[in-house]
Amino acid sequence: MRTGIATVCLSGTLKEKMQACAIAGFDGIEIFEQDLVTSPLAPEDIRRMAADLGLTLDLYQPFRDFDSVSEDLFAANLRRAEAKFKLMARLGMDTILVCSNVATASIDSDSLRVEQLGRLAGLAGEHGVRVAYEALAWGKYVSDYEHAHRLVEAVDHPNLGTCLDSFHILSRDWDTAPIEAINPGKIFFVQVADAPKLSMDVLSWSRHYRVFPGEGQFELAKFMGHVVRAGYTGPVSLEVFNDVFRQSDVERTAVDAMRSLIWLEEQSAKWLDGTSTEGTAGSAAGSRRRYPMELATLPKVSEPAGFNFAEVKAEDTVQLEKLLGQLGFEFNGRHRTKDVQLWTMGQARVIINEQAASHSEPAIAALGFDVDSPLIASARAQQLKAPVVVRKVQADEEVFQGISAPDSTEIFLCQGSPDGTAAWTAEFGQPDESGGGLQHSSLRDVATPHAVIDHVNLAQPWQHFDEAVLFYTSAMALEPQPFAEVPSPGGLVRSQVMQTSDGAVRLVLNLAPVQQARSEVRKTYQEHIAFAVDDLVATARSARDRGLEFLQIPANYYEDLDARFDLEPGFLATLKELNLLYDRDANGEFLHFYTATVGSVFFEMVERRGNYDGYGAPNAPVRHAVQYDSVHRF
Ligand SMILES: O=C(O)c1ccc(O)c(O)c1
Ligand SMILES: [Mg+2]
Repeated sequence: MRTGIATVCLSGTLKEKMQACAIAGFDGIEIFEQDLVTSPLAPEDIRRMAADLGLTLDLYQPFRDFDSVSEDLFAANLRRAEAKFKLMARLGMDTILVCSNVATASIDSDSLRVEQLGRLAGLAGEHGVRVAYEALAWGKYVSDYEHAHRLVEAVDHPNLGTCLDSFHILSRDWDTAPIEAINPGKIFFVQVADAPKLSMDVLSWSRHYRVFPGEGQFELAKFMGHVVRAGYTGPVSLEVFNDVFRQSDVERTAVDAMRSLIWLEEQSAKWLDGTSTEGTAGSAAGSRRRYPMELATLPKVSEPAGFNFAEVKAEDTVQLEKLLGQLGFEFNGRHRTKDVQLWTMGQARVIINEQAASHSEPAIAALGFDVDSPLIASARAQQLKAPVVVRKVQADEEVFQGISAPDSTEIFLCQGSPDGTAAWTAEFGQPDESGGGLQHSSLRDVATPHAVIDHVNLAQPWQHFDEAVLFYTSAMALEPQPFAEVPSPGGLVRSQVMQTSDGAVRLVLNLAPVQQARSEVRKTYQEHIAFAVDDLVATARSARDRGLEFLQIPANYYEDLDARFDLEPGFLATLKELNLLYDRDANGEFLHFYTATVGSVFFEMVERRGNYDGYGAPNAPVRHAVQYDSVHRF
């Protein structure tokens, strides 16, 4: 697949954009007119720079409001077009995008459009230019790709073809199957963009909310599958108008963009294999190879089987040790060679890492996922341009394959074991060794509850939120769930759950308002690790007896709870007494509580009853409000 990207996707000057595209590995770019008009570079310089960077200049765009106009306006439009054709000769470009008229269209006549597009194609032919006609979703008379293509067919000129843009097609819910019937020689260009499903006017949706493939909700693999089956072989080019990307770091956005195309390529191949009429997978892949566009695939990963561990970094570990001990975690000793401690409760493993002096206050630093093959998962992530994390290990220690997530959380790919144990824990010493944390052995008479890491909640800087969704989707095989918006005193927090189909791994990505850096985000919107236990009330009682500081839930909450659920009075009193939160839906019940925060981390204990699959979303605003209050009280 030939990869491309429109300069409008990125921040910076044209020069910076081109450089970032080359670094990210794109084959070519679309030059957006604004970027050229505002550039100090002469067209010849741009041409030379692109050649030197190894980028092809695939599309000049957009040329607006050409068709469906009166004759005198049409004459002016042709003159305007000819000026652009001459400019394109200087740039060494041969394809221009002409979008359907939205503003000056006054005559609704297909025969007039055929005549006017025909005359444009004739002029383009004289200049060696190809015109790719695109139906904008909000075009006045032409808003449907099949309509645009019928006009192209009727003109029947070698210099006129169609531009297919996934946004204009999928935002309007047009059927994509008819793409297959289009003569591939007449598809002059293909643009791809994803988007969240929003109910708003389509122009605003398109201009501000497009995202890279895999970051939204459009069925892009299917769209691309039809394009491939049509026999198209030209560039597949990202055209993403997005307010966040346009002000984010250009090189980073270009890499995010490239990741989305690599992923889309794989997903398209999968879609083609899955819809092949020829029985077995082997012959399905064979049938995909019948199409002229070659689609690269990636090392395969299946969803992770569970969390292997969570790691919290802290310079001063006293508070963390105290908190974990109070929750009922056992100290499992220090590492043989590193300055790290292991704390466990059942199969929930927490590492306290004291090595990272750069983190002055406790913060979530790393997560371990159990995968089938760490080697394959790591190869896949690296092909998806995930940065590798290297940690020093001694010869006899387990080597973890690590990658860095967009918010810089380190993700370690661990070899899962069927019984839920982890071989690396043998590298940790005895619980009673000197220097190891809290002396709480007297509390061991309380049987250690069965526990697992239930979910981890990470605060995301606003400029990396969509990138994070694509990262966990493409590299870690997590599924994005419909996002929620949680009111907090500091603003609306967008909450995106990414999880495996069985819920064994659940990540909650929270997009906090306003703050810039992750460290700032974390101050107000803290992050947490949640552990699931079998008996939350018993866990809470033991924790209280050990002196745990619970997040204090307001009395109003319990009145509201009673109004909504009509709870048994004794049960309601227990919830209130222990600062427990409660939720119930058709699938089951959810009990949970939160600890006070140390640094930017707090812990949550949960109990899932029945098949409850959520996170107590109705309780999230209460937590945010209480935490906000505790941060801003001083
Ligand atoms: O929003 C627009 O005007 C616009 C312009 C050119 C395109 O290719 C497009 O998809 C949208
Ligand atoms: Mg477009």
